Amino acid sequence: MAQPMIGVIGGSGVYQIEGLADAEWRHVDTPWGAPSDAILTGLLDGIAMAFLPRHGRGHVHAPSEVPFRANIDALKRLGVTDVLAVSACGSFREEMAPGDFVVVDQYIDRTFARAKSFFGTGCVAHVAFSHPTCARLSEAAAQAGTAAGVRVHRGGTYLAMEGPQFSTLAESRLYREVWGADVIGMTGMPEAKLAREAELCYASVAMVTDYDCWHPGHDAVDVAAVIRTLTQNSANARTLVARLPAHLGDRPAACPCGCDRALEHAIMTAPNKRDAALVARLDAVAGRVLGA
Ligand SMILES: CSC[C@H]1O[C@H](OP(=O)(O)O)[C@H](O)[C@@H]1O
Ligand SMILES: Nc1ncnc2[nH]cnc12
Repeated sequence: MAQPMIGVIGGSGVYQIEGLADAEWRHVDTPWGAPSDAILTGLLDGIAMAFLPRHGRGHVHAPSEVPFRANIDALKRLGVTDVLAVSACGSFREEMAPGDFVVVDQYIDRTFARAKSFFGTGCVAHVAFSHPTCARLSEAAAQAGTAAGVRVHRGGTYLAMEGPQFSTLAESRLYREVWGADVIGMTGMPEAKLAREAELCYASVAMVTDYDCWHPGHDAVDVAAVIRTLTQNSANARTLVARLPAHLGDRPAACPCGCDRALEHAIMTAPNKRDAALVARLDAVAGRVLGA
């Protein structure tokens, strides 16, 4: 049995969490630059927590400019084992209504202007990604959401768009009717990919704020509509986080899904061909397998 350390990445509307003992905002430097903000660390019911607001306090980073690699590296560097990502999203399903939470289990990645890997020339790696989220952490998040009084949908496909503009009607219909996506947002990727590369368990709670623009009975999404739902969603997300430690339970140290061993057979570059500078940058993310 092992104690986890939980990293919470707060999305739009979630810029802090309450109730941490020994709370401290810590600045963490990474070889990938500065994270979105300082990271709030402390203990919640005896469980170590680290909270990072994805857009920074005051919402300063646009989705395309979020320093995703630095964020994941910084959490790993602090000792985080499990990342709970909290995000606002639009819904493509009538039954996934504003105010509901969707525990995402699949993605369609339509982003194109972001660095998506820690690896590259000089150290090439290909992690498995057919099941992009951690089933163990997702289940705990779903239980904590239900305990917080929220309607929780277990499973859903998140379409990650580049943004920052919202979708056209044609795009919204394509994603919903042809591609079968359930929710849409601008930040789920490459965050989930990078968490897998860093051997972190990752679960995503997408909080529905709107019906994007496909729904004939609702106005097309705009920021005002998002904000109307965001305040309640954000309070519910903070309650979910407060309930999370109670739902982690006694757990085996090794992740049953293998998230914590994702790099075991992933690195292709021969040891004598590896780029020393890149290997050094990978100290936190891949030090376990690179011996960096
Ligand atoms: C304010 S609406 C668009 C904005 O909100 C979502 O952010 P996050 O995923 O960090 O909660 C969405 O992805 C966009 O970045
Ligand atoms: N409809 C939508 N599209 C993209 N990101 C969102 N975040 C919240 N609602 C959204």
